[in-house]
Parts: sequence; C-alpha cells; structure tokens
Amino acid sequence: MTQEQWGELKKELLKTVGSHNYKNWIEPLELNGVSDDGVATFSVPTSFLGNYVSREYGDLIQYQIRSLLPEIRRLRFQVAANSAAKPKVPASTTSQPAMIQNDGLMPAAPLDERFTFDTFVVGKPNELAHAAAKRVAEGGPVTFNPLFLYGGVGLGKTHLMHAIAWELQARRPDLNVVYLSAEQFMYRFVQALRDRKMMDFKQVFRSVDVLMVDDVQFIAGKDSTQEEFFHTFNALVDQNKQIIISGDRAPGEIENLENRIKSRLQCGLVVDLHPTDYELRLGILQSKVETFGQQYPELEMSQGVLEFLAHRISTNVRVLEGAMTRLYAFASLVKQPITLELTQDCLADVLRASERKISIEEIQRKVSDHFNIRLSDMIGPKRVRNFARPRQVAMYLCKQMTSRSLPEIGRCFGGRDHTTVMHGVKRIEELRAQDGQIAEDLELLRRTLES
Ligand SMILES: Nc1ncnc2c1ncn2[C@@H]1O[C@H](COP(=O)(O)OP(=O)(O)OP(=O)(O)O)[C@@H](O)[C@H]1O
Repeated sequence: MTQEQWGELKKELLKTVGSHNYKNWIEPLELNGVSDDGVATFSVPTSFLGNYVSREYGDLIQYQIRSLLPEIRRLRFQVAANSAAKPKVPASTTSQPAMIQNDGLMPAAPLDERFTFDTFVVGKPNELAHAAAKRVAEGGPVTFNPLFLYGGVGLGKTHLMHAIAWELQARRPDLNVVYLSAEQFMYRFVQALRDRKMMDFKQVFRSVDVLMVDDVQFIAGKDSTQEEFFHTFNALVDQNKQIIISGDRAPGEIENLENRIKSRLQCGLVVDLHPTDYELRLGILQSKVETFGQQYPELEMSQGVLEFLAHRISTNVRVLEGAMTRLYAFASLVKQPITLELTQDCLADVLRASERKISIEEIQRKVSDHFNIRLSDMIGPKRVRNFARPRQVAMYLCKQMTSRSLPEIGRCFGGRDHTTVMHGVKRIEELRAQDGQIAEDLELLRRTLES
C-alpha cells in the first residue's frame, strides 16, 4: 500500500467515522509499510491509542483496506520508537502489549484490563446488574438466557461485560468465551460474505460457549446482520450456551429491531443500570483516587474536591473519569495542589455542561429553614453565632452546589466581600472534618436540595 493509497483510504474513513473521531484516532496513524505476508503496520504515538484503534476501528480499517487491497490480511499497530511527549494515562491502560494484532479470523475483541469486578464500584443504581453479572460469571449451569444488560451512555455496561469475560476465563479456562461489539459482529459477517466464508463464520460463532455482544442496538435496521444474529442466537440457545447482550435501552424499545429478536432478547433476564446517584459517583471517584495516586504520588486529593465533583458531574461515569484525568494532568503540569479553585478553573466547561439548576436563593431558604432562623437574619449583618454559622453553611453549599463565583455569592449574602465567603467556606470545610453534627447537617441539606 502506498502513502497515496493510505491517504485516499483515510478520506473514506473520515466520511465513516466523522471528523471528531477521525482527528482523535485515525489521523495519528502513520503507515510504516506492508510486509510480504500481508501485514500492514502503522505507527501510533501511544500503546493506549493503538489498543483503542485496534479495538474500536480495527475491523473498519481492515474492511476499507481490503476493498482496495485484498492481499492485506492483518493490521499491526506499533508504538513509534521516537514517540515524544506521550500523554500520561493511568498505569493500568498501558499494561497491555505495545503491539496489537487484528486477525480477521478471530471472533473475539480484546478485553480491557481495567474492566474487572474488582474495579467495578457497586451502589444502589447498579446492584442488580452487578449481581446478575456475577452469577453468570460463575460459569455454572445456565439459568437465564440471555442476560440482557441495558442502560444509558457510560454507566458501565461494557465494564460489566468485560468483567464477566475476565472472570469466566479465570474460572473456566475450558470455555470458549467470545466478547465483541454488535458493530464488530456486523463487520465480520460482511467480511465473511465478501470472502465467501459464510460457512466458516457460522462454524466459528456456533462453536462458542459464551457469546457476549455489546451495544446490540447497532444492528437495528441492518436486515441481513439481524437475520444472521438471530440464527446465531438460536443455535447457541438450543445448545444451552450462555449469551450476554447489552443495549442502550430495553429490548422492546429498540427501534427497527425485528420483533422476533426483541422477544428472544426478553426471554432471559433483563436488568438495567440506573443513572448514578451521588453515593455511587463518590465511591467511583474514591476508587479512582487510588489509581491516580500511583501515577501522581505528588498530588493529594481532598474529600471536599471529590464531593464537589460527585455533586456537580452527574451525567455519566465516563465524564467523571475524564474530569479526574484532566484534573490530575493539569495540576501536575502547573505544579499546583488540587484545590476547589483549581478544579473549577480546570473543569469550567465540563461543569457548565452538567450544571444543576440549584440557585443561591434556594440554598439560603433551605438552610434558614433547617436551622430555624429567619432568612433575613441569615443574609443580614448580625454576627452572632446563631446566624453566622448557618450563613457559613449556606455559603459553603453555594460554593459546592452552584457555579457562582465567590464575589457573586458574597453579593447575595447582603453584599459581603468575597474574602468573607472564602473564610466561611474554609471554616465549614474544617468543621466538617471535626464536628459530626455539622457533617450530618450538610449531608441532610445536600440531599434535600438535590431531591
Ligand atoms: N460502577 C462503576 N465502577 C467503576 N467504573 C465504572 C462504573 N461504571 C462505569 N465505570 C467506568 O465508566 C466508563 C464507561 O463505562 P462503560 O464503557 O462500561 O459504559 P457503557 O455503559 O458501556 O457506555 P456506552 O453506552 O457508551 O457503551 C468506563 O471507564 C468504566 O470503567
């Protein structure tokens, strides 16, 4: 393959994956050459990028290349020897080999080493899904088939599926466990059709013991892929082989999915991952601190910042993780401790995007009710402790739960200076650690405000 041909293929890939994905994942690939035995090698700046591209786009790239150059049978992503300024990524993501091969005949996609049961934090919103996944991962007799996991973006479906696969591989190495995305299933199917290898395809998929297909909604509307999926599914269920499927919604709600497939998917156990709650987000953040702590031993993370993030970023876990990665990298680059101020600066856009609509007035009202004082006394000039403490609590909550600046908060508290607000926030942070009553008051208020 010449550089010109690769240039042309990249243009095709741009159309397929969109400019954002293209810029992040395809553009950094540099064609090194093609060996006599049909292996195309690409340089990648980091093993993380290589792993990701292989997993998410390997099939697509191979598919495009082979439409032009059928002699190319495999792709290889190799970390460039002189790759400078590698971005830091959590240690565990780099523990995969630097060279990844994508063999067209292998049905399984690689598993992410980070996605295990040990690293999956369990809370109310995901406990049922976790319990079901654990049960299937024991590899005992098949009780519910299929297990269908569904939930919104970034809530841990893929993580749980990989965790099942890892655990099954460890407990039952005799089983042939295959995990792949529905998109990969489709590419493999299309490839088999084109290469006239449908019999091989059927044989490979019917010989697995546990089949896991992620993001099944992808095959909705793709008629022949659905048809083949249906046959594969039936053949495995008939042999009493375990199937685990994930989707972004319940089977009955996936549009353009054939009714017969919907009803098959509903036959087993259907469990959903609910949106995260505050406690789960905090738990996930705390577990991430351990990982990041190994990578950035010089940086300390305070409970206050974690709580702030858990309050303010409620979209999904992926966004939460991205925020942590950015925060650590930023603090390490500017060589500053991770404070609330730094967090707000560094993550301003993320925070704005997931802004909750809690107003300063609402907080003031709730706090004055809670402490049984008049709103006017809390905002007014009186400095007696009965009013000063609730005022500081309210200032603290305003800082934690809104994106308003210290001067703005000060103005809403009878025109106080921003240094007064800063002092109040600090004081409550200290008291929170020493005084159980204050900690309890804060927790109660936060819950009431969030409900
Ligand atoms: N309960 C959890 N504990 C620890 N990490 C989690 C948890 N839930 C999600 N994550 C992390 O959040 C990120 C996104 O999760 P994952 O990729 O599994 O989401 P998903 O539900 O498959 O999303 P999508 O619909 O986009 O495919 C992953 O890095 C995963 O490890």
